[in-house]
Amino acid sequence: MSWAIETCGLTKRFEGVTVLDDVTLRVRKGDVYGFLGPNGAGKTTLMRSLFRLVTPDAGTVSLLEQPVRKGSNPVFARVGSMLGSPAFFEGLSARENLTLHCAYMGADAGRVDEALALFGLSGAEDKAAGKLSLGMRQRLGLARAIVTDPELLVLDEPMNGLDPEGIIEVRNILRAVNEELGVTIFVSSHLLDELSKIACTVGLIDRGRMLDEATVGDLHDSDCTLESWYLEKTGARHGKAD
Ligand SMILES: Nc1ncnc2c1ncn2[C@@H]1O[C@H](COP(=O)(O)OP(=O)(O)OP(=O)(O)O)[C@@H](O)[C@H]1O
Repeated sequence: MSWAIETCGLTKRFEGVTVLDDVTLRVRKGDVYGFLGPNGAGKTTLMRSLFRLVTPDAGTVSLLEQPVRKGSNPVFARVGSMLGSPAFFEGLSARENLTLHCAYMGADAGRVDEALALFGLSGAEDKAAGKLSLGMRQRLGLARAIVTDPELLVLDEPMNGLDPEGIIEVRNILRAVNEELGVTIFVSSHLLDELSKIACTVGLIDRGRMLDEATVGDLHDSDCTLESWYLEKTGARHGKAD
């Protein structure tokens, strides 16, 4: 089995508090993996650890079968990400932001207009990033994540700030890049219904520990909704711990 993401024993403490506790997680190449967990469970910390934006206290990370280490990691050029509210060069236009990103990533800028159009930003290409609405910024962040033609997408709550039409559009785009281009997607969200529409595998983290994994197909076959699975697993954990 080849893994797009593999963490082994990933552990992170902030100010003496363990936020990731020995997390071993594997995302199969080609999968759409939905990453779930209550507020403060450690989802963002794990996603940031993949790129060493957070330095783990213990454990290892591999992306696309390349170990991620301190220092330069050429594999990052093969991965697109949106972690939290995207930051831009606010005075530069949407198009300029993406063009600059391609240059920084060493990627061809030939797909900038296509990526903007895909995320419904045609007509706003020349607008300064700082003048875009929240939802448009989110769309621009997603366009930036895919403009370099990545093999893996890591998206932390990508639906935040999108209107219902935007959510449907982004769902369809994520499905298409997975199904048609074979891009692996690792995505966190609190929108369980939405995740159940795009994810093949789901994993649940709580208080820094992986609780369980399942396939959406298996849940469906056993007449279990993602919501009932989530509530059962997190409820059991809280019942035991509290
Ligand atoms: N830089 C930091 N310094 C101290 N504590 C931090 C830092 N970053 C995160 N934490 C703490 O780590 C824990 C996990 O936070 P994280 O953002 O990873 O959770 P999350 O699962 O993404 O939550 P949410 O669903 O609310 O976004 C929280 O208790 C948070 O307060």
